[in-house]
Amino acid sequence: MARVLVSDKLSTTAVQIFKDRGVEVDYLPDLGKDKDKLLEVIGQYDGLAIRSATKVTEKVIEAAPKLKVVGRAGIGVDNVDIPAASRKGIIVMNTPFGNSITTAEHAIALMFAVARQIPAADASTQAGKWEKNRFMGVEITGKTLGIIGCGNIGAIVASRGVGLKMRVVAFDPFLSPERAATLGIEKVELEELFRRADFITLHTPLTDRTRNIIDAAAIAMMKDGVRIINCARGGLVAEKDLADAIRSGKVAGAGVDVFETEPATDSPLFGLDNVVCTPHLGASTSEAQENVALQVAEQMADYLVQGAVSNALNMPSISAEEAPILTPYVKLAEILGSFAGQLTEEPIKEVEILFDGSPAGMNTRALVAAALAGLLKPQMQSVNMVSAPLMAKERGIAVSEVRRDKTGVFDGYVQLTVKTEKQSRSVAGTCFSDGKPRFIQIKGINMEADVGSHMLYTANKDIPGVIGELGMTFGRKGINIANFHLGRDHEGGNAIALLYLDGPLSEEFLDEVRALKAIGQAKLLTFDV
Ligand SMILES: NC(=O)c1ccc[n+]([C@@H]2O[C@H](COP(=O)([O-])OP(=O)(O)OC[C@H]3O[C@@H](n4cnc5c(N)ncnc54)[C@H](O)[C@@H]3O)[C@@H](O)[C@H]2O)c1
Ligand SMILES: O=C(O)[C@H](O)COP(=O)(O)O
Repeated sequence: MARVLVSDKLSTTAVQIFKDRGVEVDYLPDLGKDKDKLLEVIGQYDGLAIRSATKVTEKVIEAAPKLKVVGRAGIGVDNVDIPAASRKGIIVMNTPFGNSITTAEHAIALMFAVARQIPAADASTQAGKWEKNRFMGVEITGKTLGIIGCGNIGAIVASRGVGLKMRVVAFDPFLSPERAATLGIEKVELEELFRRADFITLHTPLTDRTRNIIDAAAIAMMKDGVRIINCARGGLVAEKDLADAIRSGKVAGAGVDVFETEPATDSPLFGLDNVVCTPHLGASTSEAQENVALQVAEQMADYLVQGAVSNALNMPSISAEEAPILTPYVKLAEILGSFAGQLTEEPIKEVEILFDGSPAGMNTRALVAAALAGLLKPQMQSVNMVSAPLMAKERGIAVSEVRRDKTGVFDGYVQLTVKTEKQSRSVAGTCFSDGKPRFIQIKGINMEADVGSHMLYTANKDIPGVIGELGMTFGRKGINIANFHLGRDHEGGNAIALLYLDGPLSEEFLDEVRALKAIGQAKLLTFDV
């Protein structure tokens, strides 16, 4: 039974879902904050469900040999070392929509709080001061709202802004003009946004390109009296520069939910007039927490129990409905990769995967990942569909895929071509209606062969006596050949044989086979079937 650790505070709905789906679960919501304890226990788990408090570092991943999936109940995955997870074949998934509305609403709430100084006015009023003249606010109607990052959350903020009669401009390199038009907003360059906006709100992930996107130089371009809201990630705004600008009056106020260091027990922004701070509460509504807990538990259980993948950041999605249709072709792709990988002894430069007929309409990214996993496995035992594309990239292997309509007699087939400095080798296969993979072509030679756990591949000249010689050699040693498949390119040309065996062969016996006059190459292949 798969075992999952929940190491951050999640709705207990998640715990129930794991149990209902037959996954053992340990709910230890404070464990994520205790790095040493996490390192101590993580080795026991197949899955780890987290929010933002647990840091899934390379060290944690190294300490987790059984770990297959990290599920982030939320959006940002900057607390997970995704390359390290990918290298170990661990899927990292998030819940990209469950808390978007809630977070957009928090940004709007902070915008109002800053525009009308609500927290300070509340504190003053409750202190019995009645400072009616101190808290002069600004209207937001008719003001320009500048949105940096117009993805899921940014777009919701945009529509709320439009509803509040604001003029909305957005900077996002990936925002299409059509989408901007649909949202009723204007797509602008960053500097223009800085120049025009009365309120600026950030909704990008934290990346090398977005880090400190608002710093002293950016603030200098802004309108005097601008107000800035950050509900995305600490690190997007240089806190010290913002604090200086608030002190100088250049920036009239800021709403800050996220900090460079969290938990933020100290910040240059603390104690300044008209800075409204919240402790990373963007996603903290009961609705959003139910959504993300339910979603993450379902996604993780789907993967651990059924092999279905959704919302993974390092692996193509495979839906629960798609999994049974795709699975035979995933197996086929892996076997073709494995065939080529076992026969290739020099560095691979290029891999081309051709999908003909039915597999061309499937999730070919998953099939490519499976083929690469099979191909790399002879060199790297731990490689899987998650890590294989990254491993291939790191090894400089160029991967391409071609999809085409059915061309031959098979309903569909997959052909893998592997190129090295010296040669190009291709192998093709299909899946019959029984779901079992079959080889249908090797090195351009047609043949039809079942796939067995142990197979002997031989390349020879198409001359009389080869079958006899091979058969006699096996017979003399009392080794049974379960099935014998042959193919040749033309009469008297190149021929190949695939022998389906009941078990492995000794190196000594293989040397005997290789010594046969008719045999050019003999290699024992093993397949995970
Ligand atoms: N405060 C919270 O509790 C809270 C809650 C949820 C999400 N978040 C954070 O909000 C952020 C946005 O979430 P989302 O769901 O909208 O993500 P998203 O992926 O849907 O949108 C992000 C957008 O940023 C854009 N972008 C990327 N690089 C950019 C750049 N250099 N300049 C401008 N735009 C750029 C992308 O094109 C994309 O449209 C994430 O960082 C997430 O972690 C915070
Ligand atoms: O990226 C997110 O989803 C938010 O930052 C929420 O983080 P949290 O789950 O720790 O509240």
